[in-house]
Amino acid sequence: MIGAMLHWMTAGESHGEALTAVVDGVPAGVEITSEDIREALARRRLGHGRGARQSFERDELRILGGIRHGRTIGSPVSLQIGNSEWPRWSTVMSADPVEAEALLVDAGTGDERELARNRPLTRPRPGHADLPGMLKYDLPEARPVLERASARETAARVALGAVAEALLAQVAGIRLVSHVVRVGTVALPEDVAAPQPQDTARLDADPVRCTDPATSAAMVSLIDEARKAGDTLGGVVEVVATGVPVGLGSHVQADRRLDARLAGALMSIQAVKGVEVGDGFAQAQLRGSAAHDEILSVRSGGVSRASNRAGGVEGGISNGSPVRVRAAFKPISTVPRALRTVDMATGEEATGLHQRSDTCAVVPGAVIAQAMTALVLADALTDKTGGDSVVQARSSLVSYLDRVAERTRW
Ligand SMILES: Cc1cc2nc3c(=O)[nH]c(=O)nc-3n(C[C@H](O)[C@H](O)[C@H](O)COP(=O)(O)O)c2cc1C
Ligand SMILES: C=C(O[C@@H]1CC(C(=O)O)=C[C@@H](OP(=O)(O)O)[C@H]1O)C(=O)O
Repeated sequence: MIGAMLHWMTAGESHGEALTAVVDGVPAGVEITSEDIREALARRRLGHGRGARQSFERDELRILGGIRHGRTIGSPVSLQIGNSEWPRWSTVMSADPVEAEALLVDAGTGDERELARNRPLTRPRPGHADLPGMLKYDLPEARPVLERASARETAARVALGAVAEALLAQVAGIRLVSHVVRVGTVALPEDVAAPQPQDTARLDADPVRCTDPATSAAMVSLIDEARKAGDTLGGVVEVVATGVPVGLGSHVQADRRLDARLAGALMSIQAVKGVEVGDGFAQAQLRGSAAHDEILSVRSGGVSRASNRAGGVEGGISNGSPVRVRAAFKPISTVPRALRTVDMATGEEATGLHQRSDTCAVVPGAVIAQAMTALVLADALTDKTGGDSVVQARSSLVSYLDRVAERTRW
């Protein structure tokens, strides 16, 4: 994974017994409870446009290591997110071999869907990992591919993101917020101010995590229309991090550039196909005289800028302005009005497999993008401060910022 100080990884399948997540390198003394992580997991489940699965499946969090009495202890933080639906999938997803006949029974429910989940999935969906995954891993059907490609894995990332957010807040006072700026053709008007971290509860309460009520209503209608038409939608999310000190990341090496690390992390989210730092794409149309953030004053460590088009990063280094990034999600690839494909069992023309799906996953996408941004910033922060404990990391940051202030006292 891109990063230097924090190493993290997830494992587990979409319909497996549990996801697991481990992050190593978290300093001791970060205050975090299972309630904080549960809150983040619940936030990822919000949003208009999700399929039925969100309504019945539950994330069952357990903290297995690295936290004691509500504080990290410096050892790897190990989290497990059990899937409440596991009993219904324990045969299909059994780790040990099962009799072929076991896959042909419907677990006694008489439910046609029970049988459907056991059938080999041989009609790969255009846009999903099905076909390249089957060919790469030499698999006769898509189940083993889609189980891991599925964005259920992002529950594990969001849980890790909660740990990263606690670290950021407690070492440096950095806070994050995420919101939806586009669903399909409906975009948040450019003159609407970006939300602040203290707006999180209000955004949680909005069905599409949008800061403007009129735009939110139009987004909801568009999602409903798409669902009725048997179609799906994508969109764009934005994450803003405030309180980021100048000096995270570096210009000196490609893989240390903060913008590159943010872009890689956001692009790693399922269905993200575009990333923007600050005004990224819009800046390409401007002249230099209109594109940059003029420096109005630098005094005692405080920098005043005329704007923040750069999104808080210059030369791969945070510049003290809020970090602002966007990610573009393509429309969900399991389109109910299924697309043309080939049945990999016969070579015949077919339509893509479809059992159920989300219509639009941009709302959880915003929460996931926030978690990824937090992980990158926490990595860059601990890289800058070092320190095995929050107290050490904080005092290293304070002494560095004192020096910055000293250098800029005129
Ligand atoms: C929160 C979330 C939910 C998603 N739900 C679905 C879904 O229900 N059906 C689907 O086909 N893809 C869904 N996706 C997208 C796929 O996971 C993704 O397109 C697939 O793994 C292929 O990867 P790629 O799009 O990054 O190339 C979802 C993505 C996210 C972030
Ligand atoms: C389970 C989650 O998202 C899933 C992500 C996903 C995909 O293909 O990415 C497909 C859907 O699952 P299924 O195809 O089994 O209905 C989503 O529900 C989740 O986010 O918790």
